[in-house]
Amino acid sequence: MEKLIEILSSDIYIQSFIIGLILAAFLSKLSRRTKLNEPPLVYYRFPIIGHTWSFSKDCDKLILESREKYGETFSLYVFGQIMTIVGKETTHEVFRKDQDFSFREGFKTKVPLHLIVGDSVLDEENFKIVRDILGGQLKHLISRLQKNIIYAIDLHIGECVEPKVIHYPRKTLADIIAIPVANIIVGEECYNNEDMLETFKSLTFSLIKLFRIPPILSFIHPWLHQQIISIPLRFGWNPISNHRKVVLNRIKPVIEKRLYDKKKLGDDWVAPLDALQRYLDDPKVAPDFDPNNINYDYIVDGICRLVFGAMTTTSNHATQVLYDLVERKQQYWQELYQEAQEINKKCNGNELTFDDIASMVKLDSFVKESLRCDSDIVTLPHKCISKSYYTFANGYQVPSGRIVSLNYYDTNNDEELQGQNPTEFYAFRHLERNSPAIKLERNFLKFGGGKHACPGRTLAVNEIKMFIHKVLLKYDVRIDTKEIETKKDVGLVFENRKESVINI
Ligand code: HEM
Repeated sequence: MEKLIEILSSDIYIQSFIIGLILAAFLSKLSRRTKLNEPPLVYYRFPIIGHTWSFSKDCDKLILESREKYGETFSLYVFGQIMTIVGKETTHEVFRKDQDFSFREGFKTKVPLHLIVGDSVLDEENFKIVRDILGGQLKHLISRLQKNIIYAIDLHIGECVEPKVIHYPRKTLADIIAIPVANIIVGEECYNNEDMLETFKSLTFSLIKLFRIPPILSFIHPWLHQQIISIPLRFGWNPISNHRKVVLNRIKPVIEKRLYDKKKLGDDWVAPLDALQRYLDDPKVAPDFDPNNINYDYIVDGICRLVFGAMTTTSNHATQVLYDLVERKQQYWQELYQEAQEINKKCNGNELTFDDIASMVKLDSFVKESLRCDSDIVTLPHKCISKSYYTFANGYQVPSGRIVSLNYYDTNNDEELQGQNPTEFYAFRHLERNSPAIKLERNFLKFGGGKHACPGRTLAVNEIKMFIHKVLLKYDVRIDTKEIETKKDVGLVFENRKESVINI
């Protein structure tokens, strides 16, 4: 390797060749811009580098300034690629035109999940599974969810007769959320094993850290970066092979038992309600229900993909809602506590029903505002998959293959869309509009939009609401002031409420 570097740095011909190659790639990419009525390319000073530095270091400033100067649709040159940014007028056009823009394809350019967890058929399959079980059947799962949330709070926060500091709330929330999510994905029989729960907590991180490598080679061509980072994967290395093993070992005996019971009991057999069973119901995956003929790889990949989509999103947002609540305690805690207490009284100590959770309207609005305010400025890269180019309603055109990202800031800070003081956290703005957290609207983009909007949002919102409801009733929570100066995610102090109204 050292020898190679020595040759490269000493040989003037090789150096000139490499520089020539970079320039040729760069010029050829720019020359492709001229044929279409493209959105304005924001001015940049340094060729090749383009906006890469400011996009990575101070994205908010870059986007705000560009928006002001160039209007709601403009392009940036980042890591060797032109990327188009669209604002509030065009965001929903991108969501709606699913034949022309694909988030799945855009995401693949950042994280090539298809090389790690199976083929893309699973995208569609998982979408249906989540939509059917978690949208359509969630009512039947509320009791299980609730038991598991209570059990998880008890396990990971527990009785706090004396004040108890949770130093890493984000980690504790991942511990808590893993339990109900695993229950619904892999089922009652095997979710509560230590190694399975560990997989639910850490799989996303194992995947993401691989793709934190800065795409330096994209300056020559994004394709080159893709090829280089995927070499180990193509040779069979898999960053989540340990997680795949855990899932396989745990689900195999469960599948065998389910197939055996189904054969033995016939029509009397009641199919469990979870994602695992949905894979087994598919004749392509489990032909003739023969235990020796199951496509285990497919099921394991499907489960790993679901864990990736469901876990970190939900646990991080649950943490954010809790922080928002504790930070705005003076303003909102008492009012939300009263709502929780009224609903608790109505239940008479029994389990919450789906309707009880729906009646937590103030909490719902609080959760929605927390989700709205916790958005990246630019996100959801969609790849243009039109045949050769796409023409937006505003007349601008982008070529096929272009990444189009959405300027969430533009929607989130628009007074017409959000009401008064859009930059401020106002918990009841959605209640006043009678707009529940799972509702997709022009002014709320957290769950995406159109045909591919997040199918797991009902589960996520219900889980977060159930969790916060229990916390409100059981604990008093405050910021651990000792940690404010030292950490980004400060610790939280939990203490049993003096007049605690529930026993969990
Ligand atoms: C607060 C938590 C969550 C947030 C913020 C979130 C957000 C999103 C977003 C923005 C998308 C892309 C939508 C689009 O393309 O327009 C998405 C897709 C998806 N989400 Fe979620 N999600 C959450 C929780 C969940 C949960 C709990 C599950 C499953 C149990 C889930 C499963 C999925 C799936 C399968 C897709 C892919 C849809 C497709 O490609 O067609 N999500 N989510």
